[in-house]
Amino acid sequence: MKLEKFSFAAVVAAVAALIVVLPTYYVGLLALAGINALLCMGLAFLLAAGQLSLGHAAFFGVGAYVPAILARDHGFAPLLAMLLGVVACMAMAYVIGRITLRLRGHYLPLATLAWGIVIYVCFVAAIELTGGASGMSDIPALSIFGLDMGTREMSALVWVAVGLVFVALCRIYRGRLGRSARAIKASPMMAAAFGVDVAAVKVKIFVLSAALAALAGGLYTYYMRFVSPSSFAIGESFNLLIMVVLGGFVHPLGAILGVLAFTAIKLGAEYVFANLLGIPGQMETMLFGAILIIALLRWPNGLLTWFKPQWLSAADYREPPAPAPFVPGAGAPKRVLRADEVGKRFGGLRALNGVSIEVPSARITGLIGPNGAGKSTLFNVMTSVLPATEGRITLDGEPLPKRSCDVIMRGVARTFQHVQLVPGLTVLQNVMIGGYSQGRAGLFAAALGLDHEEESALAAQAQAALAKVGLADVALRSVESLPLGSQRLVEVARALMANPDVLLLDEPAAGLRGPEKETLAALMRTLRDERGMAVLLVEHDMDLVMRCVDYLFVLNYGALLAEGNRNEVQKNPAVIAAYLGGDA
Ligand SMILES: Nc1ncnc2c1ncn2[C@@H]1O[C@H](COP(=O)(O)OP(=O)(O)OP(=O)(O)O)[C@@H](O)[C@H]1O
Repeated sequence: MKLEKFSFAAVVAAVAALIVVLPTYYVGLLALAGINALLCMGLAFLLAAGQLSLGHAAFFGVGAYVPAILARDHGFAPLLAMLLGVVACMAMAYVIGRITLRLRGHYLPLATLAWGIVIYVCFVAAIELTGGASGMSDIPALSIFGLDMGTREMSALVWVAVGLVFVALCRIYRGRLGRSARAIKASPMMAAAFGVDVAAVKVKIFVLSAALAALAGGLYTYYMRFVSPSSFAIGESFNLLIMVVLGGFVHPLGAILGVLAFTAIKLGAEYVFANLLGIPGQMETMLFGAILIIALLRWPNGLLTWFKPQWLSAADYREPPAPAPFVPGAGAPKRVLRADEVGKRFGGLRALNGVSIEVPSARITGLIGPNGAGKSTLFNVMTSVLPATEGRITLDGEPLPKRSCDVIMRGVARTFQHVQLVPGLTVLQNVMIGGYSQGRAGLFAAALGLDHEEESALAAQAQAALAKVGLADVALRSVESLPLGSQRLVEVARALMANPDVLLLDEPAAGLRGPEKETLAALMRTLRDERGMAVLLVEHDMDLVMRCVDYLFVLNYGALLAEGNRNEVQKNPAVIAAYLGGDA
């Protein structure tokens, strides 16, 4: 049984039983844990995409205050008021996301921290609207089909919401959006190279997590029927972060585990410190600090450390999927990627100076040169990862798109000099990232499970791409468990997933053993001969280069030193002196 179905059934059964049999006090605790689980699942998805929000309690607060004000003071139906709270939060998150998610490094957490503080101050200061520090009481009860929701009913409703959100998020994590989120966290540059519009995906995930926080806020309002600013202070944002880190954020299950562990530790510590040791005050805070440090050091994936990656990331596949049949691209369009008089400066350093090269279809083009010659810079300029300072990059005579996420749509795929895979995902899932531009499934399709067909087709293609690089039998292994050479081949398979007409390989043979190099060389020839692919190979392994390439460009100090076929270049005195070694 799939992990999420099993977890779902187990949690539903356990929670239903607990809600029926437990005393009201504990049922209330369960409701609060469920509300925190909703908050943490949204926050965890944000963290999975590499975004850190220190002000998430603010969305929780807005989601709580909007229905409180609308239902109590303006006579709105409670459910409608709650819905409007969610919409308001999503709109706020969209605006904040558009502004702050472009920030990098420490700026995003600081911006969200500032947002959390501002909203908290507004809750306290807007006395007319919110009741100020004393809060709002007498909030009407939620009533569904004429049934007034008491503690047990609210607790059941909260956990129904947790169950539905959990299932939807499991699907989203595993699908196209989830993979792109994980890719963004691992390397925004790599994600963009496979067609992910990084800024748009970040905003989408931020809005989703704000919507979940607002939903939690609405449920909190109708459960407590009282709201005050202290529930949404900055300290609450930090508690939520502790729960998420404790549970782990590579799967929605981590958020639920984190909340349950946090609640159990908090209650246990309160009991031990206050009742057994007679120590007053919030001593459990210190305990949380210690637990968090230990957890971060020993279990970077939190409580999810004990779950295998294939359970968490590819639960559909207990066995590798059947590979899609290879269709040789007979009549594949003739393409030519050109750099014309390209220059690139980094401040005062001229990394490229008037370089012109051509990468046409049905040819393996080599690009060699000593360390620091400018090969990777040219590679990055030719895939729009870096803008050229001078000159033009064209594909079939048309300028290459300026955003690297649009380049893949034109049939140009690449690998990276330093391996850029997504740790925690299986090999298969990593390769499926390469198919992002071919997919269409969005957030709702994934949440409703409507992306199944598309995902199955992508998985079959990914398995076929893995077979081409000789890694079909490790599809379900965690990618970081592979040796470096195999990881490079996974990168090649990921690039093949995009079904490119032009393939740029940046030092693919570094770390490969003899047989693996043979596989790579044979693959490049197959792609050239059967698919008519244009291949650009940047490589230091001269043996591989001289066996494979049809035409060579040699760079030195950012300028073209020589070009020609293998024999011409091998005999060129300038190349021998500068690079191949020996006397000119
Ligand atoms: N982002 C950057 N900022 C500043 N300088 C850079 C940057 N990227 C590359 N350089 C410089 O540009 C020059 C060319 O570097 P590049 O990495 O393109 O060389 P390379 O031929 O790929 O070398 P290697 O074979 O060692 O990878 C080097 O002097 C390098 O230090």
